[in-house]
Amino acid sequence: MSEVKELTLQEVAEHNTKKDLYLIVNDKIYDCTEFASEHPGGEEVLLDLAGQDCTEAFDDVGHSDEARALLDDEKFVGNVKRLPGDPAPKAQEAASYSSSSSSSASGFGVGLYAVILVGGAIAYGAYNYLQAQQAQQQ
Ligand code: HEM
Repeated sequence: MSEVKELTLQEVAEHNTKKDLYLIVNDKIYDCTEFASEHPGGEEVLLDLAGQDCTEAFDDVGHSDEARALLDDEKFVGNVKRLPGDPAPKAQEAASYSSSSSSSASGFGVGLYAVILVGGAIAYGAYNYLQAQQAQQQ
């Protein structure tokens, strides 16, 4: 059995032209050079993402099972070899997105408390100041 090839993101990124077009879907690398001109969604979109991870774009379009079936042995080049510091696979990135947005939501909560506290302090100060002014006038 022949071993499955492994390419780093940097190596895949070199295949980013019309004549040499690799795409990554679900951490698998596909040679779409021949297919690009036949793509029902147009050659341009594939060229835009050439050499990159297009898992998200591929899923967003809602490709049919037939489209998924086209990602077969004929196009398959190998698996992505992720090095330390490389971005996470797109599918997992979506998950970390939600956790980072929830942490920014709690950051907003702390900010809100600060606004209420500072606002309250200013209002209290202004109230005291006006009281003092009124006392002076009497
Ligand atoms: C990577 C391999 C890809 C394959 C094998 C592929 C295959 C196909 C196939 C077979 C269709 C016809 C409709 C269907 O069966 O779902 C299609 C449509 C389409 N594809 Fe892809 N696609 C790929 C990547 C992409 C990417 C990265 C995009 C980026 C946005 C994209 C955008 C579209 C669009 C917009 C359509 C709809 C065209 C229309 O209905 O007028 N495709 N694709």
